[in-house]
Amino acid sequence: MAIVLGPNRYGKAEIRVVRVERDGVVHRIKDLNVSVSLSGAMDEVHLTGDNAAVLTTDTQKNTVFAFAKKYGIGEIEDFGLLLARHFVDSQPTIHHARVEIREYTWDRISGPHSFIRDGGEIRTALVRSDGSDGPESVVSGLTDLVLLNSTGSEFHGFAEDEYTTLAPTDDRILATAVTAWWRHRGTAASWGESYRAARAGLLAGFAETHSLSLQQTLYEMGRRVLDGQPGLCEVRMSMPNKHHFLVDLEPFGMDNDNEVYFAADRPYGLIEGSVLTDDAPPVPPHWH
Ligand SMILES: O=c1[nH]c(=O)c2[nH]c(=O)[nH]c2[nH]1
Repeated sequence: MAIVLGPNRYGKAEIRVVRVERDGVVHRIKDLNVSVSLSGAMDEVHLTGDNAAVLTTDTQKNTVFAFAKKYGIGEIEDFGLLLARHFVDSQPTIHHARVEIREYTWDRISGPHSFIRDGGEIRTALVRSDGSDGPESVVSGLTDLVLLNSTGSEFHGFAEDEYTTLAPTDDRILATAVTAWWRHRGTAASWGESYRAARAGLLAGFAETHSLSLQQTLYEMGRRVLDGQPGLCEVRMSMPNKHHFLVDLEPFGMDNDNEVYFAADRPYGLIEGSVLTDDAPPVPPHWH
């Protein structure tokens, strides 16, 4: 039996870069968290400690800051592509780059240079590149999109065994914090427009589905993101079931007709799934 090196990657995680764009006295803020991960001809560094093939994670971090200055930061998908292609195209030992970006949004308070950070969801992008001439993929998304339906949700007819205590319900609160990723077919798109359409699809799917389970709602949300966006081929979602339990008020001589709930934070159900078109191209195995 021989022992061999398996798949590996390395990079600088969570590079926090803030770029202020100045239009006279009026400022705009771009605030990102960028994680770079590279792989390629890295046998030597692992097996013998020879670092000749290693573009250091420090250099990767510096590149993110330099590119923010040199090219500005527009749509995060474009910024990710620029970085990923640069690492693979400029370094013969780097064969694959993965750049993941989270974007925090700042709203204007008043005046030209005062901002309040939007406490809501975070826009995300994940770019993979095997170089400008090789396979590439752009996946856009969001996380922490917190949603709640105060009715219109049932859950019954589930399998039961000797450990089942959950009561079936035909009216419950359905709440979740959506993490969603949608895969583009190409690497050129109106990223902002596509983001707004996908987000609207998620919201419509959640609000307009009379839910028999969070799984069913997840599928409806994914279906609506893909419907009408031919540039997309897959949506992946991860949705915690943020349970709201009716409080028993009988000891206090009060009924509780779906009015007072205990919002539990854990444990939570975690419902995850993917919705895709039947012609979605496969993801290269080394990108998983
Ligand atoms: O929508 C739901 N799906 C489940 O799989 C599940 N399991 C559970 O206990 N509650 C729920 N709700």
